[in-house]
Amino acid sequence: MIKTVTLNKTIAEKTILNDINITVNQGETIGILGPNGAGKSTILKIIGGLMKPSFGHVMIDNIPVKENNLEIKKKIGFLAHNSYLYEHLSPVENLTFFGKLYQVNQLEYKVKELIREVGLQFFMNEPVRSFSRGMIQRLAIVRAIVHDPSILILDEPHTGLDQQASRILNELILKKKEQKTTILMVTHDLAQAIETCDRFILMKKGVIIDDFVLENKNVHQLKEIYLRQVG
Ligand SMILES: Nc1ncnc2c1ncn2[C@@H]1O[C@H](COP(=O)(O)OP(=O)(O)OP(=O)(O)O)[C@@H](O)[C@H]1O
Repeated sequence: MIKTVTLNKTIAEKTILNDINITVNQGETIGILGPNGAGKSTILKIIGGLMKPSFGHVMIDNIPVKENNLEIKKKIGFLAHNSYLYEHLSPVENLTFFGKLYQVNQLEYKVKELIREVGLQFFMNEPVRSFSRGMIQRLAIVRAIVHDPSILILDEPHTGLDQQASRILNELILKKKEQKTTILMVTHDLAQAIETCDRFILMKKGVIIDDFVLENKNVHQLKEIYLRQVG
């Protein structure tokens, strides 16, 4: 379970987050929506331990999130704007590097299976620097899950992806959802959000303005709720 308790973030006297209280149960898939600058990425970074709050705290499975806590890091897979991949290394080398950091069992087998799952088997020994944006994103997502995290944090994962790469990404997210992975996804793409998420958090100017469940996959309903409140 993830719990944010009165999270506040101020940068250069500007309020970025204002009293964010969210409780996320294991296995929930949540889309965090809102206009540019609402504070969506900042929430993800604080939950993922990449940024400190100015006030308040985050608990994951009753453990406080602090920087460099390996126990917490093992629970989280983070797909950020930056791929965190080494361009001069191949998919196999990149995944092996991250897998070793997290002490993953049967790593050699796992790495090949993940690469196959995202359709990069013919490029597994090619340096990442020669890859297209879609190929990098496919590899970045498996980099984020190589250690089987129980929480997956995705910051605008569909941005710049072609249809095929988006489909592969959604299939992977849905597979993780079936395995009861908790998923938090920031996105501007409501059609992609409805494909995978059941619960939605709307943000505006650093505040949560709505938090609701939509299980019917009706993108028109989601758009209507979004436009009514966020505009
Ligand atoms: N390191 C920083 N220094 C200064 N301001 C920052 C920093 N990080 C974020 N901000 C500001 O905080 C606000 C919220 O940023 P954040 O990236 O969380 O928004 P967002 O909702 O994810 O937006 P977007 O949809 O554009 O990615 C923005 O006004 C941004 O300019």
